[in-house]
Amino acid sequence: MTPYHRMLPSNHAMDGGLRTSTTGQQLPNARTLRVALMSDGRVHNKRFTQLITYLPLIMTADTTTVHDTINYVLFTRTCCAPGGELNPMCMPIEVPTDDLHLRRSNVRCLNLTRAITYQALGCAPNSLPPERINTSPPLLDLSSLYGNDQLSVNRSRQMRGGLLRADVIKGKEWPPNGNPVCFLNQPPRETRCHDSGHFSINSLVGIQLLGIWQYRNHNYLARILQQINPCWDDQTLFTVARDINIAYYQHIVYYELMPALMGHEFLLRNNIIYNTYGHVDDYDDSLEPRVSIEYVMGTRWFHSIQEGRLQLYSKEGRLLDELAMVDYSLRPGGMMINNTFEGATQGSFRQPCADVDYLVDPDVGERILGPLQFASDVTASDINKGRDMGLPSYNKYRQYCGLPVAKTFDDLYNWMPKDQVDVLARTYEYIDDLDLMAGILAEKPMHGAIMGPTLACIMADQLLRWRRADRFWYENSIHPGAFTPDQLYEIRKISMARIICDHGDSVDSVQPFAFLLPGIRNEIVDCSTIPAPNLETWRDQRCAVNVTSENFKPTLYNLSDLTLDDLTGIPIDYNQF
Ligand code: HEM
Repeated sequence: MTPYHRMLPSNHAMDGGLRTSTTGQQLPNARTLRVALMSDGRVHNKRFTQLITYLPLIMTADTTTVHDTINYVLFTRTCCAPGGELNPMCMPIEVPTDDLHLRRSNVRCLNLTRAITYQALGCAPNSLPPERINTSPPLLDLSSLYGNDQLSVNRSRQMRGGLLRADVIKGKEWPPNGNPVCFLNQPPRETRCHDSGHFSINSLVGIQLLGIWQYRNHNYLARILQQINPCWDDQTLFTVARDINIAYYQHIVYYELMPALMGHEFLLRNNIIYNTYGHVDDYDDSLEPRVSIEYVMGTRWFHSIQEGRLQLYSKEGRLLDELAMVDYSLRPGGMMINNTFEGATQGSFRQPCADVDYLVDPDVGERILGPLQFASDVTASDINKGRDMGLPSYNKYRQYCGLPVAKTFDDLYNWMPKDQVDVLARTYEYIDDLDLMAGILAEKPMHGAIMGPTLACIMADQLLRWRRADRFWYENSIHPGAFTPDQLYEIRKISMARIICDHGDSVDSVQPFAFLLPGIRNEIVDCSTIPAPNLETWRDQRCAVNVTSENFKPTLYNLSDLTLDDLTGIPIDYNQF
């Protein structure tokens, strides 16, 4: 268990309660604010695929914790019952009678609980500001796949050939069946529930897809390594396959996903990525390996670009069906019938994500928990949870990020559309009361990016911490298991498209930049043309067996065809966005 990092000291009410206004009053109702700022609606983005939301989800499952959500979904379901608001764990959200979307329903309250803190468990005195507990290892280390502790890691292993345990169905590997968490499966047809090192592989649709691909990738790597190095034992094969799997993930996040989200130049300027073929030794032992609470609260912004519909496509790109994505959380059994997994795999790189347009998909805004709760509004929760965490006001973060501090609501016109500023001015009494989440949701995207400057600053702060506080970061040369320059060169060829080609169900073609919709300069091509790392560079001369790369690798790629841009980022002009 680790505490979260704080970019700024907390600002709770005197009694450790939710942040209040500058005059000590309650802040505006989170549901009223959400609906005024971002109504329900469904408009598709014109550049980005669903994958742009799926990979950040894996990062969330990897580095933060879900016990607070589990608490109000399963154990504390009574915050809206008479007297519920008196429960110190509760912070229900009132739904006004004139609510734009729920006025004709009888829903007048949304169940929500406060975070479980060190104080709530009696581990810290109440005189200290309440701090939430993180049960996940906070670095980008795929604990979402391998597990949070040694026991879980060992349980998921075959203890042979470096492999993870797996069932083979339709020629593809899946984690073994037998996890009890999939209580939204609908038996008798839906029985599958994957038992990997971490339950999250069964959780949201995006994690189910990417998690399975990463699971398969581990075994794929272990098998190739064993062919090249037959003298390696199980532990060596497992460790090296895991290191490469994590390196692929870190590389795709930093050099493919983040440039698409925040712009290549922004990342280079802030030393989050580097234009180099060599190692980057920027490990800083004074930095604590933690996730900032601002990152976890701020990246809830992705809910606003989350599509509610899960479109299923054929291999030929024909739309086959559309399902409500929120009905498939904790229900991998449903994904495994009627070719849903295959269709969703094709959809992951063909279906657009939702647009950045001050709308929330109706399923995300009204029934995010699917059958688990009649009504719930994740974006209103996002606002309330920020107050529960005692996040200081939006203006304080602007100051932290070196952005001009708004003295009046009029100052926001440079940064937000007029309609959004007008809503904020109508809803809040003082500019310094503005919630961080409200500001982030209202901001216009930065030039060349999908998000505004305050969220970009919060994410950049965390991206720097993740790489610099991690002694085992894949680009680092100063640790015993560090990759050689040749191995690093190979790792830098990996892409989201390659992962989908190698591990997606029924995929034989994909566009090279899978986070971007297929189209001109990003046409769908045969998988054999997508660059792949050559694992020959892991050959251990001590094994001295004559195995050639042709034995295990279907295609060899011509490195001289690759430019530096291919290896370090996406040479695409995001300014059109
Ligand atoms: C259909 C897709 C999604 C569903 C059903 C979903 C559902 C949820 C729910 C129910 C919560 C808990 C809300 C609360 O307790 O207040 C949550 C929190 C969160 N979600 Fe999502 N979400 C989705 C997509 C995403 C995406 C694409 C991201 C991208 C980063 C994301 C990031 C987060 C984060 C960072 C949190 C907070 C976690 C924490 O408090 O530690 N979600 N989500």
